[in-house]
Amino acid sequence: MPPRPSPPAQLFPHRLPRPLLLPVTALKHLREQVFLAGDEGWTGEERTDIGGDASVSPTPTYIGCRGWPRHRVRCIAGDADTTDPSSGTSTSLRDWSSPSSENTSDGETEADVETRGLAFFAEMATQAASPSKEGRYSYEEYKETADWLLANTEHRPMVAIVCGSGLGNLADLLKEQVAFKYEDIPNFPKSTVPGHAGRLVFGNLNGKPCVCMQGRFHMYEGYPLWKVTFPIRVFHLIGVQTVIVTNAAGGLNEDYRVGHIMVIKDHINFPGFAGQNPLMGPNEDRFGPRFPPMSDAYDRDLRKLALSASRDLGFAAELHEGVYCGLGGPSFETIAECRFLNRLGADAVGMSTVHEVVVARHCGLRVLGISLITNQAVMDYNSEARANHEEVLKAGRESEKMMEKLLTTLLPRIETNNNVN
Ligand SMILES: O=P(O)(O)O[C@@H]1C[C@H](O)[C@@H](CO)O1
Ligand SMILES: Nc1nc2[nH]cnc2c(=O)[nH]1
Repeated sequence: MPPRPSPPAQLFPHRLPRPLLLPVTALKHLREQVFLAGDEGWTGEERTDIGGDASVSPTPTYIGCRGWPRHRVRCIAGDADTTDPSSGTSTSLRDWSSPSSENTSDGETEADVETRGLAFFAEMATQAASPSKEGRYSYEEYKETADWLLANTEHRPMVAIVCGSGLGNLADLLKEQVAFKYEDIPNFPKSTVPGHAGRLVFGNLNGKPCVCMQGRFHMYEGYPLWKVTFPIRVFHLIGVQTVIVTNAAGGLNEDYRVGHIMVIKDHINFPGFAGQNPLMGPNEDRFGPRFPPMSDAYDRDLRKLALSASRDLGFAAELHEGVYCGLGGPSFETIAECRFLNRLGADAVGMSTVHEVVVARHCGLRVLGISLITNQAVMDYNSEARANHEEVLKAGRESEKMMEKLLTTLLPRIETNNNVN
């Protein structure tokens, strides 16, 4: 029998900081019986017979238990990973794996089983207490991703471009491409929205080293804001200095038409009004201050550059500078909401960007925001128009060339010093 790790005493907290949650699906490969019970009883679905190929729910279901881990853990075994889709963290059960037998008749004593089970819970408790379980990534996790990227490409981008809905092809502009699927990058969330391919593409755009997010993360996908904004801090750690956030947005301003471009002058962070700010929680001083100002969120010089590049390209008639209002989505706005936002001073409305910008400014990145107006917000009760994602993607495709020209012209004009080692 392989030696089993014994649980260091200090790993046992007096009480677990929060309920332990294990996805049932993650346990489906377990070969032996697991009995779990907590002081305060079960939370979530009650299951006491998870094991073998027992019928476990194919959809993620959580079991959990609260309180001091005096659980009856008969055996925890197998070769499965527990992956919490909401946090993206992963706990390997392999370390605690038992021999392949179906029961404890291989010589493993009750005490061995108890020890192994407790060690497992101690590990889970430690994980539960770690920063990434407190609703945020730890600094080390951002760093791990940044170091992984720097080790896997020789590109050292100065500019990061976040591609909005239907604008993912902007990444194709990059020369000498090195691309990574999000699922292959440590700690990276996954894209779930059509029109967001889920690739990080490194390369040079008109001579400027860039990295493109071909697909971003949105609040409405169910991601917490610290996850939505994860890539921004990673960009900062790999030496990026300027972030260009692009998005598809509904035009609220009556002068705006589909295919128009709005250089973002300012934003209204609507979820922020309701306490949904990506900087909520303990401040990570290594990224920035507790109370960052946002009155200079969109860099004045970059805005001027974007406006002059657009004019040079002959886009003056399709060009605006305005206020973007970020909402949670995924439902599009009612007529009353559009009228309300318009009166508030918003020129365009979308479901992204503001969180990325808050985090980018917190860590000192310069920001340029560009909205493509993909639909006109419905403001009239007699209108038959209905906003929909297909029309958003179509408008993106139709204006692709214009956006490409703008970025290609703009990029070489951006002054940057890449001071990463
Ligand atoms: O990622 P962006 O903000 O460009 O995408 C917008 C908002 C929703 O994700 C989608 C609605 O069609 O487009
Ligand atoms: N919230 C919102 N997001 C969009 N993204 C593209 N168009 C729209 C819109 O009309 N409203």
